[in-house]
Amino acid sequence: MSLLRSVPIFKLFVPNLQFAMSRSLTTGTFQNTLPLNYRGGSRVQPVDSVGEEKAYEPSTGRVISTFACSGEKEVNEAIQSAKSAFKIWSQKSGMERSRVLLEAARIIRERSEEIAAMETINNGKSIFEARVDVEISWQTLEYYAGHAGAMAGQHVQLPGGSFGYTRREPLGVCVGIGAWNYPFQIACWKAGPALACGNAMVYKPSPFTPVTVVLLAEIFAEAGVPPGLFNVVQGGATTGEFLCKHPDVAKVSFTGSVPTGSKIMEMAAKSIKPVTLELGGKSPLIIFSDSDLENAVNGAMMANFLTQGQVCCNGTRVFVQRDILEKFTEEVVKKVKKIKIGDPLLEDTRMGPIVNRIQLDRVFGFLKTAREQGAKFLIGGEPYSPEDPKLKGGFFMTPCVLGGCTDAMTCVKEEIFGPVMSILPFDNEEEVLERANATTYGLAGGVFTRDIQRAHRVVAALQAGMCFINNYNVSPVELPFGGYKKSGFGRENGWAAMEHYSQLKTVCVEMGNVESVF
Ligand SMILES: NC(=O)c1ccc[n+]([C@@H]2O[C@H](COP(=O)([O-])OP(=O)(O)OC[C@H]3O[C@@H](n4cnc5c(N)ncnc54)[C@H](O)[C@@H]3O)[C@@H](O)[C@H]2O)c1
Ligand SMILES: C[N+](C)(C)CCCC=O
Repeated sequence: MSLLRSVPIFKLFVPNLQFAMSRSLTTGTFQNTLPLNYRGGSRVQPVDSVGEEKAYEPSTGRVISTFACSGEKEVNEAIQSAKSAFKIWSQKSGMERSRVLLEAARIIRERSEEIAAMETINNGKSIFEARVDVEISWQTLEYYAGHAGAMAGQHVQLPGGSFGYTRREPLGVCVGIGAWNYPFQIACWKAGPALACGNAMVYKPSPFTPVTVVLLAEIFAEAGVPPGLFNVVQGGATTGEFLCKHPDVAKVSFTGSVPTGSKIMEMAAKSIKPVTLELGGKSPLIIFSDSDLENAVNGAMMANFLTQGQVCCNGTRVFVQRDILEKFTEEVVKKVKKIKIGDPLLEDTRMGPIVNRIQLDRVFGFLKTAREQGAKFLIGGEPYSPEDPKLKGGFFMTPCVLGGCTDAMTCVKEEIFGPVMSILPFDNEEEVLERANATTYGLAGGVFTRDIQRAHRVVAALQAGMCFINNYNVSPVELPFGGYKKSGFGRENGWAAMEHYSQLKTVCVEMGNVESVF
């Protein structure tokens, strides 16, 4: 199984017609001119605002959009629009909803090059990776189209011919709040199961990446959802708070950092709204000396450098059994040296810029501390200036591998959210498990070994919601994804997400007379 397991290789390398058209989107040229809010079935300017945000093209440092952050009135309009659409959508059969989701998946496939290019321009990830994200996105909608028709309750026989049954019902208007690292994919991970269950959604992307989720809203409309079923509001914390506090919102699904997750939970608690929290991580990747070394090295690369290391489930604490430490490190450094950094819209680029200046400085801050605390810089960790003059203002850095790390170092304890791998030696299974679990996070974890019993024993002992054996960072939509401990709760993907976007009603039916005790 690979990250690209269902992407035919020719699709990734051979330009098709659509791709040829989207090639006109070259780095340094895109300027957004359209409204970025979406409500009632069309793009709209917000009716009120709480300040302004700027969205950047990280590879050039150019502002590509200045937009108003939605105010309380606009948030309310979006929620009312969702409420009206909910009345229609929730009455449709699962099969009817399924057909619309399948059509949306088809349109995403058709527009995939345009969506991927926009994601690359606004987020900075390579076009190669953005295409995979779009692939996962339409697969998500196809997968939940399948589940829409399969939503069902139970029938239970009771004494005297009476019986009971359960109905799985939608929640109502669900709010989705997303992070900036997988803007389009995160929106699909939330909208897929939400809409399949019969809910409506108001979605707020990160203010850093406001552009592609509006394309998703347009696609849903074209596919045939009732106008207002999927709405987009833009902005940061204040707009997010209006959403979380609104009395007509039935659920909040949040992807982001632990501190924000904690605030969301607090706001939702006031009106007893259920929440799904997909939060950060500092995940362990354990490499035993009996591993297939090449696979283990490739696994560590996948665990650390996708999307410039800005991935929640990254295995950034790489524990390597001492007898292969030197060889493993040497091979990793060789691979990192070969990563092609540069214009993310070019076919052979594998690493683009960090999302913005603040995040780049934050990563450098962690690296400064790592140096002060005695970590050894085996490669990278420097600002990078590509030769192309149009990329001079971009937020580039070289991917970094830190050796000589200890568990107490800040770079080993805290989520950096940048291309930084910390390598830590270990001696035996018991010791490494204790160290791997010594974190407040619990999003993911991985193990490389040829010993099948050890592999299962290790993942059973890992305190993490998403575990990988002999691979890392593959994310088939069929498998539930989410965290333990401070990495959150609730699940995205798999059938599990359907349960988080629906509620169970029990109906008890009497077939005889009422036997009153009074
Ligand atoms: N577990 C996962 O699936 C997953 C996926 C991607 C990212 N993440 C995590 O997200 C973090 C990076 O993303 P980020 O910097 O966008 O996180 P963030 O917490 O700063 O912001 C996430 C979202 O929350 C909004 N927000 C901020 N304050 C809010 C408030 N008070 N009320 C309501 N909404 C508010 C932001 O505008 C944004 O849309 C990392 O910690 C990463 O690990 C987790
Ligand atoms: C698709 N990945 C690589 C598993 C990332 C999931 C979203 C986390 O940031």
